[in-house]
Amino acid sequence: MSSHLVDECAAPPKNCFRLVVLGTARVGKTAIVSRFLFNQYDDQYTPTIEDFHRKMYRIRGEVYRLDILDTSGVHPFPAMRRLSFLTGDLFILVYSVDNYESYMEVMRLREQILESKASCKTRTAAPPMIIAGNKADRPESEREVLYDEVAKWVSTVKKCAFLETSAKKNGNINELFQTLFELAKLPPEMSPSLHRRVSIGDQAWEAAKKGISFYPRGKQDDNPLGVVSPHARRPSLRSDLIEAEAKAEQEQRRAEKPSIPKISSALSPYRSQYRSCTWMSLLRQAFQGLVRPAGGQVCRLQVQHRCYNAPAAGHVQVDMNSDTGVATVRLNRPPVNSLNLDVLTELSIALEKLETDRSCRAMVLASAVPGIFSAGLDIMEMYKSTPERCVAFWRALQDAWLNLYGSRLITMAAIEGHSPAGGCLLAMSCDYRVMADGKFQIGLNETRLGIVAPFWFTDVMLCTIGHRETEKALQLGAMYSAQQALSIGLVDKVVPADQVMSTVQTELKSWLQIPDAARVITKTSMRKQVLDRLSSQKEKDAQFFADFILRESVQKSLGAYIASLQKRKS
Ligand SMILES: CCCCCCCCCCCCC/C=C/C(=O)SCCNC(=O)CCNC(=O)[C@H](O)C(C)(C)COP(=O)(O)OP(=O)(O)OC[C@H]1O[C@@H](n2cnc3c(N)ncnc32)[C@H](O)[C@@H]1OP(=O)(O)O
Repeated sequence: MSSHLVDECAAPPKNCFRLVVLGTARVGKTAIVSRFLFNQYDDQYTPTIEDFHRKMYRIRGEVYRLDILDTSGVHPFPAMRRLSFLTGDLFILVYSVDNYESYMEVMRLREQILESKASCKTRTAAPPMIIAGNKADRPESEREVLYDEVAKWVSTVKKCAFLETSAKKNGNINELFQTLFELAKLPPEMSPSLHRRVSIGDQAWEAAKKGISFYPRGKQDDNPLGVVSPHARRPSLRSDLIEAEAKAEQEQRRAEKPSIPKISSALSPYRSQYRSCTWMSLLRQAFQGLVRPAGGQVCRLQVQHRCYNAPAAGHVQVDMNSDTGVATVRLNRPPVNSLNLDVLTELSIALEKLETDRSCRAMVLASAVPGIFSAGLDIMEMYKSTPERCVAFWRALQDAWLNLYGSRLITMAAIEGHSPAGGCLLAMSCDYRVMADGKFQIGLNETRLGIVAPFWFTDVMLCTIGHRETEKALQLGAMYSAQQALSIGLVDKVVPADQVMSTVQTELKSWLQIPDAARVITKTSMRKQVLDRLSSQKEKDAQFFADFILRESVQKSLGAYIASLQKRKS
């Protein structure tokens, strides 16, 4: 039976919750989830990238839905991680009693969740959380984290509980969930021991779905049921938004006071603040903490993004060919694909998703806008902005670049149009570049705008065309034709515009013949130093950018440059 039938008895928004399980690798997050859902334990360790599960309940005549996000213990996917903080209603933070560092990570995670929730001004400032000290079955001699130390810390923090657990021995797993559900004021029957686990097709569940009594008269309501949806898939951004709206409306009606505005009306006043503002961009900005709901009131946003066939096509289109393992990622922000916070966040998430898709081996970065690859960073993000927005924007750029430059995939840029500054950075960060011959230009032109290419832009250019050419290119802010770019090694091939894509596909064939592992190790070792240089100072770099770009003299130069762009047009 398919999962959509499970959803036939859809839970009302007020009864839908998302539980996010976080912690470092190998602490037993997946084992806890597996115990909870299936009462199973698997001794084999398989690293999780991100798993999504759904459990439906019928409790006292009402339907409830619990979505569970089992996250990755390693964090090469910062955008996905931030989304998990934002979308979670309740959290389990797992450490292992034999690993002190994993406990430290739990403390950091709690701070990051609170920071993320606070920046979004969501309804729950401190969401319910439980700390699980897992692997409590380990011998005392191996213990690195003392129970009393954690208990003392947890007693000082709000809306947080603590238990030691053993997923292996099924120790305290039921209690873990029961305590969390109590803390979150959810029905206690949602915990494993307080409902009957049934499967899809079970007569009791089918009867419950139809709202008829399977049991002798009056008995059904006394028998809570829980069923795991076998093919649950992460909801799209759009369905999350619709659900969040419905939930907010429902709560407003229930509370019988106008405390929770409809999300659309809460955010409407902010639409005028941004050019080409879509719901997606409003959500992104809310996600980054830059949109405040109306009238000081609060509303909850749940943001989710599915990059494949997402119904709400955004500024980044992903087309995955599962026969070849090649994904085509197209920037789609007319008129010139300038990279704003919105586009960069979407690009990051798309890249992270492809990175985790084991069937994907290569990615072609291209444009859906004719005549343009990308006009680089959106100058309007840097002009007359605020320090907070600048920092958020820069972080999004850093994440997108780290994902692209550090990608395990074969990455090829199909440059079918102009590619200045940030556009050139994206192209240079790929493994191979094919550019259309003709009038199009490519290069890092920052000095012409009165700004300076950041050190990591410079590093990538150095790695691409060498020291001497980079020195000249950067000082002059040089823009090159395709032929000039070819002559200095900035692009690898120049072909007529209508042959760029086919040339990329032909080139890919030879790259795809190389065994992935050997190629990835080679690529990683060659790019590691450059990646590490930024990774080790991301926050400092973001702050430096904000301070620099908001200087009066820099703002003046940017203003003049914007005017010159407009003048050139007229
Ligand atoms: C002590 C110091 C230590 C160092 C400190 C370092 C700290 C860090 C410093 C900051 C570093 C920042 C790095 C910046 C990177 C960038 O990417 S900056 C952006 C650079 N980009 C450009 O300069 C491109 C400008 N655009 C063009 O040249 C042309 O538009 C084009 C791409 C060649 C396309 O031409 P055409 O098709 O003719 O379109 P236009 O008519 O020119 O443009 C259409 C509209 O789009 C607007 N626009 C163009 N580019 C941008 C952009 N990048 N951002 C926002 N908007 C853009 C253009 O103005 C037109 O708008 P309208 O007039 O409203 O239609």
